[in-house]
Amino acid sequence: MREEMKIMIVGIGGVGGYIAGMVGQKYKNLTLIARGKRGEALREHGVVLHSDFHGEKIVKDGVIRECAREVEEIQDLIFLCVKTYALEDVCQTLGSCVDDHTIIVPVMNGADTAQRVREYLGKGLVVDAVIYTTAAANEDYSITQLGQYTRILLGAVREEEHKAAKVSAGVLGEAGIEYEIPSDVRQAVWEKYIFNCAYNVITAYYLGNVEEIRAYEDRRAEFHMLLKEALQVAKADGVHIRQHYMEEEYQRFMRLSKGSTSSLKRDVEAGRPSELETFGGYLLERARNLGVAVPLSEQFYDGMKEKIRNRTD
Ligand SMILES: NC(=O)C1=CN([C@@H]2O[C@H](COP(=O)(O)OP(=O)(O)OC[C@H]3O[C@@H](n4cnc5c(N)ncnc54)[C@H](OP(=O)(O)O)[C@@H]3O)[C@@H](O)[C@H]2O)C=CC1
Ligand SMILES: CC(C)(CO)C(=O)C(=O)O
Repeated sequence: MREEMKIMIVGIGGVGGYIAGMVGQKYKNLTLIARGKRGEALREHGVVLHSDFHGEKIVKDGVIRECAREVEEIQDLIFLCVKTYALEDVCQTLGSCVDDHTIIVPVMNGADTAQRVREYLGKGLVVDAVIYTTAAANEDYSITQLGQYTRILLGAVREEEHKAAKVSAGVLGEAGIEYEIPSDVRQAVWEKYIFNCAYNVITAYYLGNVEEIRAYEDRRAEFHMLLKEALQVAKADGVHIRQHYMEEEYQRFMRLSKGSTSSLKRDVEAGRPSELETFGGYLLERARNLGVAVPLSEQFYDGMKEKIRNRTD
């Protein structure tokens, strides 16, 4: 019975909090990994989700643990919802809750995230996933999901893992979360990643919301070029990208509602660790290995590193 599945969510920030708030309505065998004050708040008030899309949700059934190392029961399904820079550390804590049948779904950004999980864990069924949403944790550790749209795309190339993607999708669907199983999950992952490589990087570089990027012709042109360079890397890597991707994603950028920005911009602005290595470093490394020139992405990456260094000095 799916409802009896042991489900664990690691990282109860924007994405993990959204998934916990929804999945917890339906699945009671839930373990949430949240540290320090966040863990205390969740123990006291439960997961409190304010969602534009689904309304107000509270989940009080979850068992809260500081670290996955405290969990001795093998889990059926684990959602990893941490930032990409924390992925390796988190995977090292999962040993006692994963066996060969455990499904692990990193609901995170990045082009190589699921592959990294496979390499770090060496066991379990790892699913590639991408989430389209805007969600963030508040100061009181409640979670706000903005806008009338949230969707998770899941899949895997290997047959066994693709079946695991379908099981995970079933769980999400029963919890009221919209999902899709695309025919080419690598395409889905890269199509989001290419956008992130342009949008997250440019908003963080100028520390601006979308309207502050769109207002200047040169910034619009830079956005377009960053998109194009990342697209060229994807193509050189053998990823199939839909035909009118550039035009459609540029139009999406032009239509994003005022005030929209990226997680990278929010993190850099707040002086927190960031996913720059995911949106800049990894792209540059792939470009170098594949012999693709990405001069503007390089310029933005170097500029961002410099800015981050200056802010922390
Ligand atoms: N938020 C969004 O709208 C979107 C996010 N994404 C992607 O989803 C991923 C998650 O992002 P998001 O939810 O925004 O990130 P958040 O920073 O909001 O949440 C991450 C959570 O992980 C926790 N965490 C980190 N390390 C550990 C650990 N070792 N053990 C337990 N908890 C840990 C953090 O807790 P602590 O405070 O203790 O560090 C934090 O609560 C990222 O890859 C992001 O790019 C993709 C699309 C949209
Ligand atoms: C696409 C976008 C900008 C949506 O929030 C995102 O993935 C991020 O902020 O990291």
